[in-house]
Amino acid sequence: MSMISECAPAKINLALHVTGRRADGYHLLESLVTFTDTGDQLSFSPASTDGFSVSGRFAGNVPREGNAGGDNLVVKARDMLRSVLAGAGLAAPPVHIHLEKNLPVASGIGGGSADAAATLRGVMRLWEIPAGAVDLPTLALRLGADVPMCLAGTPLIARGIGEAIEPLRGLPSFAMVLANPLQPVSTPDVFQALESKANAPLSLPGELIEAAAWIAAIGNLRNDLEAPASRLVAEIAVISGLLAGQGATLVRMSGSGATCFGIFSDSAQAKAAEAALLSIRPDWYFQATTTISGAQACRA
Ligand SMILES: C[C@@](CO)(OP(=O)(O)O)[C@H](O)COP(=O)(O)OP(=O)(O)OC[C@H]1O[C@@H](n2ccc(N)nc2=O)[C@H](O)[C@@H]1O
Ligand SMILES: Nc1ncnc2c1ncn2[C@@H]1O[C@H](COP(=O)(O)OP(=O)(O)O)[C@@H](O)[C@H]1O
Repeated sequence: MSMISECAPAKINLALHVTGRRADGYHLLESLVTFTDTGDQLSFSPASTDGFSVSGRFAGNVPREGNAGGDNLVVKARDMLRSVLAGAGLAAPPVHIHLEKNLPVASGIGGGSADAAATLRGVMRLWEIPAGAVDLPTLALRLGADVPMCLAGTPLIARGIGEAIEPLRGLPSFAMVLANPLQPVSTPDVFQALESKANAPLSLPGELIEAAAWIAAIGNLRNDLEAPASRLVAEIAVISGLLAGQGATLVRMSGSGATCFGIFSDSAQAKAAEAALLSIRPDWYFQATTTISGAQACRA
């Protein structure tokens, strides 16, 4: 088997309502999630020993411990899947994994979770494991609350701690700019700073067809983590203001931040906003992108 490629798109929490807390401290969420058509890129090649290499703009921010990759979620995903396969008597030979890290790290767009999900998909293909042989969503949840949704990779509503996934038909594609002040944010710190843990659930009108109606409905929803994250990172308010200043019809923070997204009327407007924002703050991250509609894979 020759080299296999998988892409790991950014996860966008178009809305994120925190509705309660479990006994173990994890928060109960209701989140409207979509994915971009670009992101990190991974490749998987047969090798004589396991290997892990990283390139790309954010390679330096990726955790690595020695050549094997240490506590990187890519390496954890490979090793966890291998041990499950060993229990079932299935072969999982050595693999070299290369990660092109294009997404900012610890930024609320689930790059690490997307890399873990792409690794599960990639090594399953490389090792030619039949789809039903492993319970991948359960394995994914052991890697992180966001990994099952990244494995699903389609527009969805996530509930529970993120693992109860309901695919969402009809969500349109949006032209978007992702904006990040390159201040990593710790997800546990943001949850801890959240004052009210029991907030109103997510609710969408039944009949939404036009993109404008979807944007209006999403505008009525919230990200409950935006206020606590903004108290921890002052630049979140600044970068939201910059997106709004470029004419975004909706601006919100994704996940636990600090990445904010702006929805624009079309890709040309998003590209123009990206260029304008980069000229204002060349040291920050601005990326024009498009979100998927339906179960569309991103470009590998
Ligand atoms: C907030 C969200 C929204 O999609 O996204 P990100 O900001 O990470 O992208 C996710 O819930 C993050 O999922 P993920 O980043 O996989 O979280 P995990 O590694 O499982 O958990 C990290 C820590 O976050 C807190 N945590 C996470 C998920 C959750 N539903 N409740 C929590 O309280 C816990 O303190 C946990 O120890
Ligand atoms: N492949 C990876 N890419 C990014 N972060 C990783 C990766 N593997 C492990 N991590 C760790 O996971 C944490 C969360 O990263 P990430 O998924 O980028 O952010 P978020 O959970 O805010 O969306 C980081 O603090 C980082 O140390």
